Amino acid sequence: MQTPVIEARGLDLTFQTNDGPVQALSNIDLSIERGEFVSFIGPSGCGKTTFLRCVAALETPTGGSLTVNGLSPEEARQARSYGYVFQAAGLYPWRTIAGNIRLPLEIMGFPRAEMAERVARVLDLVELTGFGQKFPWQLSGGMQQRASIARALAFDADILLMDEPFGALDEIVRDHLNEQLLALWARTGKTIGFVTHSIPEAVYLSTKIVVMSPRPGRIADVIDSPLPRERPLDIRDTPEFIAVAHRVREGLRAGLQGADAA
Ligand SMILES: Nc1ncnc2c1ncn2[C@@H]1O[C@H](COP(=O)(O)OP(=O)(O)OP(=O)(O)O)[C@@H](O)[C@H]1O
Repeated sequence: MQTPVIEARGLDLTFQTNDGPVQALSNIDLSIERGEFVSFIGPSGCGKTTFLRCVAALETPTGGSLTVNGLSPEEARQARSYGYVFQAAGLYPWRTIAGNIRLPLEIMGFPRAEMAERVARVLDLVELTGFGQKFPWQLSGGMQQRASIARALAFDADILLMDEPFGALDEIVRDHLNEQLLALWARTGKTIGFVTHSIPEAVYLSTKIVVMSPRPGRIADVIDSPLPRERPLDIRDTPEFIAVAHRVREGLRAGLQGADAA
């Protein structure tokens, strides 16, 4: 068997705050295999972002173990194992789209010709060919978010971590981006960790859905999706899709009841 791309065992994280300790993650056990699309869903404050940030070595767990490509998160960060896409596109307004995508490559010291070639390739992947010389304000919100995905893809990491990338967009744009993201995932074979508040989005995109519950953040359910990888948007009307959505909803409800009882 291959080493899991991301493996958490008994992962805990307690923040020390002025109001006392806040346990953000408690005893998280999770294995993510190569090429999976894994969504994290749960109520606000259940630790979804904190988990992604641990994977990205932006937070340090206080207990348990976590490996990324068999390495510590810090080693994986140094090996540029992942790209990270945030909720806000976070593009620099004074740089063109190509200039924004090139920025991490410039920091890493890539040669000029290779940067140009990589920028052209990722613009094509997110269907923004021809927009490289535009500035962020000249693009719609959905296009800006695609540009930020292109930036995360530019150094060709095999893991893509996405923290509610489409949360601020309207539903029609979001549907379109979801379709494009699935197509991109199919073409690149990347492993994707995706945070969302939307049940339909989680079910539509994922091969695995991690349902989390709050106070402290625990895993309430892990659902391996029975849906085929080829997913037209109208798959959302099928009984199989509705059954998975139902199970996610049940997991969320059970998690909330458990937290109330705690
Ligand atoms: N740096 C920090 N210091 C103290 N507490 C923190 C810190 N970061 C997160 N927390 C707390 O940890 C818990 C989990 O936060 P996290 O942002 O991971 O939740 P989330 O599930 O991503 O929420 P949302 O859906 O609202 O983004 C929350 O109670 C939050 O207040």
